[in-house]
Parts: sequence; structure tokens; C-alpha cells
Amino acid sequence: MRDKIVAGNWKMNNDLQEGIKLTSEVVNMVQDEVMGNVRIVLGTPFIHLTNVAKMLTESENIFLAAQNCNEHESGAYTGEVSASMLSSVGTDYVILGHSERREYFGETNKQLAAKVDIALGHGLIPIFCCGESLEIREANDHFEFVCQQLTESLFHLDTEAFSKIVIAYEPIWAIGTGKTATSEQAQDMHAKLRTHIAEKYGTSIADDTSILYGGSCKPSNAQELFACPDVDGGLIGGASLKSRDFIDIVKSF
Ligand SMILES: O=C(CO)COP(=O)(O)O
Repeated sequence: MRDKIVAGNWKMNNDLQEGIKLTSEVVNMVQDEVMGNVRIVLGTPFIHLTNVAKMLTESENIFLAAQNCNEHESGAYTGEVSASMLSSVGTDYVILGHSERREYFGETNKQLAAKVDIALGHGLIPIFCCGESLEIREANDHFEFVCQQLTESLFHLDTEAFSKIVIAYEPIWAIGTGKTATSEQAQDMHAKLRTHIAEKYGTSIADDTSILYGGSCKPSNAQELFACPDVDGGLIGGASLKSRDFIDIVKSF
């Protein structure tokens, strides 16, 4: 059985006080309201991790994610943060290969393969992001493009290591644009990715891999997206910055 996951990606938003306030609102809502069996993940900026980790010690179903890690173990990489540092402060997940990191920081599939390895090596669960631009979709190359992102960054893993990975499909044209993929477009891609995983690792591993959708997911469309058989949750940007919206998305399952 694969996990249902709703992960917030705060991106570069919230100072420490705002992050603490948002976290405490989420923790309280999760305590007070009835919700299904969903793993909730807070993807905070690095500087929040230590504080937020301490706030989550009592919460069994709320987990902590970083938004990136460096691919090297340690050393002279000024300004970077290592996977072992993330683990040492209680981080559970790390978002890797977000399209913003690919676009603005030049991250490549090959580099991401190294980030995935080091993250797993330090006990972090990668939330591996993939997704196509509008241009690629309009050229009808989107299935091939996204499958290749998985092949090049993940398919060197052995079965045991791959079974830990969470995938997030985020079509670039839907991120922060208010333009959500239709549930049919999301389902088609998720099914395609699951088949691609099955061809490499077998159907049992593919069936157990959580594949999240991201891109303008909000309370008004989450229910329809999460009802798709191959959509196992969401990676939420803008709507994760408001506790009520974020929790309403969690409750859309
Ligand atoms: O990039 C995203 C999550 O990683 C999606 O962002 P939005 O939900 O703001 O479109």
C-alpha cells in the first residue's frame, strides 16, 4: 500500500517567526480536526528546520522536508547544506529537482542522481520532482521527457533504494500560474510514470510508489485530483503558506 502524502513547499517564503506561527497552526488543526490517514510534510527553508523539527516531535503524521541538499558529503562548498546536516536536525524528506532549481540553478538529471544517492545515504526520503514545460507538452513530447528524468536520476538505484523514493509530477506550466493540469492530464502522466517504474522495478514496487501532483493545487481542485487512481497526494506551493488552505487540501482525500 502506498502512502498518501500532502507536502507543502514553502519555497523562499516566511521568516522564522512566520514559519513558527504557520507550523503551530498546522499542528493545532491536525490535533483538533478529523482527517484521514495522510502523511503531512512541511517543506521549509533551511533556517526553519531546527525549530520546526522540535515543534513536530509529538505529531505522528507530520514530517519535515528540506527543499534541496548538496550532492557532496562535506567540504569547501560555500553556502551549501549537506544531507548529513539535514539529518542531524531531524529532517525526514528532501525535495530534489524542483523545476525552479533546474531552471535557476542549472541542476541536471545527472547531478540529481548524485543528490538522490547522498540523501538516501543519510536516511532522507527524496521527493523527486519531474515535469515538462509548456513547449514540450505542445510538441507532445511530455511523456518521453518526464520518463527520461526518472531514468537518468533514479534508475541507477537498486530496488530497495528505489522503494524509498517519492515522486512529484509538477508540470512547469501549472506552477504558480493558477493553471492546474486537468485531473485527466494528471492521471495520464501518473499512470505513465507508474508503468515506466514497473518496467524497471516490477509492478509491486510501482504500485507502492507514491506519485504526487504539484502545480496550482488548492482546496477547490484537490478533491478531484486526489480522486484519480494514480494520484497519491500533492506537492503544494502557494496554498501551503496558509494553514487553513493547506489543511483543507489534506482533508480533500
Ligand atoms: O511548485 C510547486 C510545489 O513544489 C507548486 O507551486 P504552486 O502550488 O504555487 O503552483
